[in-house]
Amino acid sequence: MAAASPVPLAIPLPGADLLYWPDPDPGEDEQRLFARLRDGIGWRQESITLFGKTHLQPRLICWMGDPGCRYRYSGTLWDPQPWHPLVAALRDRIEALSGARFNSVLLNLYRDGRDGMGFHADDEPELGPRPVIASLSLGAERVMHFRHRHDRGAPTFRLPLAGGSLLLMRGDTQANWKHAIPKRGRPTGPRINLTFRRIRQA
Ligand SMILES: O=C(O)CCC(=O)C(=O)O
Ligand SMILES: [Fe+2]
Repeated sequence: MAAASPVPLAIPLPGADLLYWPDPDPGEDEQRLFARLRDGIGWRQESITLFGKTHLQPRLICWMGDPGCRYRYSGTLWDPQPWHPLVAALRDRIEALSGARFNSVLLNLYRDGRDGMGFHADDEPELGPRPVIASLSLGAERVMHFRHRHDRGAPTFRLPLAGGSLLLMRGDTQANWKHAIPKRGRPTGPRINLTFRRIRQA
């Protein structure tokens, strides 16, 4: 994989460990890949309860992975969808590129700029300490914001995630930083993001 850019960029964010491949070559044309995932995945819009009020999440998602890789969300344990062959092929390529192993993936579809994801860290106990998360972005570019969890004075760090790019988050990234995909006002096309993870199974 990645004949186009075998060497990732190290993103200089103190207390984080971020590697970024602008163009890791997902094995097929990005627009075609985007369309196949948009049309071939069983997307669902879930609700979330915040401060006692239930809202629809501002994005569509699909949880996919090995049998038994359950995912806790909003108090519910979700069983994974079986691997879509296209997603399994992407996983294999990203494993080869990153040297990490993944048994599950959260797919997010941001339909336009009104969809987003609030600040959070991917630090669920089932991911274990210092998790490795590989995040592949397709379609419209969106900006990931990083906010320090302990140092309130640290400025927000903004990392544009180009269509076709891969971001690897490792080490203490989740322990020290929260990340978000803010909504945005200007016209924005759809984007699909796949975050590959390794769940520690009971
Ligand atoms: O869409 C993105 O780039 C981020 C997704 C994310 O943070 C997550 O799924 O945990
Ligand atoms: Fe995340």
